[in-house]
Amino acid sequence: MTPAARTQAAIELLDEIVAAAASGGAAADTLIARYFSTRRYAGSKDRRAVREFVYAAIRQAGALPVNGRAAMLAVADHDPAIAATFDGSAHGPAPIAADEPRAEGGVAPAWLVEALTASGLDDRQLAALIDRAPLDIRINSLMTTRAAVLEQWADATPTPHAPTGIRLPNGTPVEPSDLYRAGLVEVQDEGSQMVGAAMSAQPGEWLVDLCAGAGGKTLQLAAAMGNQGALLACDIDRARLQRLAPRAERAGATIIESRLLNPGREAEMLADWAGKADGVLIDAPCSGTGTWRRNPEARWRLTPERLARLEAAQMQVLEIGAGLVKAGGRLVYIVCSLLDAEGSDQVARFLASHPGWSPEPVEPGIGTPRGFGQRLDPATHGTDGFFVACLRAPC
Ligand SMILES: C[S@@+](CC[C@H](N)C(=O)[O-])C[C@H]1O[C@@H](n2cnc3c(N)ncnc32)[C@H](O)[C@@H]1O
Repeated sequence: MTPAARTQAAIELLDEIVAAAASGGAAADTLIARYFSTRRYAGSKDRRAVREFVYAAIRQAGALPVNGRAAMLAVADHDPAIAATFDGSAHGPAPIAADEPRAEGGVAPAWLVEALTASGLDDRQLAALIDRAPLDIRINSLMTTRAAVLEQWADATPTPHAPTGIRLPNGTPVEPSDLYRAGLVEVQDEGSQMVGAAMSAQPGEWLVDLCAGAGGKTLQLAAAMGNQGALLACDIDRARLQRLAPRAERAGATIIESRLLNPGREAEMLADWAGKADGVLIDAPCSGTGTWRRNPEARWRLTPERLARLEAAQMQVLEIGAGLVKAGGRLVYIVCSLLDAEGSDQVARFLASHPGWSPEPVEPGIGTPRGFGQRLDPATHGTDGFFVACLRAPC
């Protein structure tokens, strides 16, 4: 592809990404993969370059742009080499006309910047939300040690905080590697490993991972438990939960039972665990403001109405989870968001309406204190953004 054709491809892709963000359609990564699956003429260098352009344009645009061309023009304004590709050549974009619209720059839509600022983030922390994320893996302590994996993986370094984490150069193909296929490692951001560790899972315990998704944290808990005890992994999303079984098999995690829940009937379907769990992990559905480094177009999709629905879902899962915890047991609440509305405010509301429950220090001592919990953010900790709180049930 010529440089101009690459710019045009980025514009076409951005058109699809903008439309999908406006209508709740597929994620940018999915759309990029689909786009190239029907364009075999694009070689690996072309794909990489187009992908880079697309993500540069998404990061640059704080709010949803009018179209892909406006998003790429905003990038071209800062990059003369890209501006030069708007040359009207075959397969390239038309020359830039006077007064063409540009995507608005910024970290996020104004209402979200306001909410994040009110949640205590300064300009440096805000800007880091859309940086590039590192590539972290978690070693599976059921099968190996960090030292052994570091020895086998050139250019790997230990992550600074999580004892099970390893950082790899971006773009390292993890999933095709022998270590991944043998179940020795999983892709998991260091921050996610740190908040998962706040469960302090012990061998022999009975634990519930209420919002298990595809089981990233379930596998971490099973490893911390040394495969001893009982671990129930639940979710209302069949497709996500189905991905857990093959991952568990690969990881040699044998104590996991998966249970698909029907929305609205969760407590009924978990009646056999009511009041029995030593601990419940709630990795709640959230806006994902802490993971914009990986999905920067997510900030175009969030609306105040969607946020309000997520807050209601968070209170609901807190309620369901609390009903499963035995007297004196613990509940760990996590969101990968830095908005107080989803983190510290939710925990404060829960504590106010559940007499006898008390907040506990998050162990190991991670992050920055926020309300009744701790927070991790990309600028301060180099991880994705998370809020985590540990709550103790009355005896
Ligand atoms: C942040 S994701 C979980 C990620 C997962 N724990 C991991 O480490 O990869 C939140 C999950 O909560 C699930 N969820 C939403 N409402 C739920 C409910 N009422 N009961 C159980 N799971 C729910 C969603 O389907 C989603 O998979």
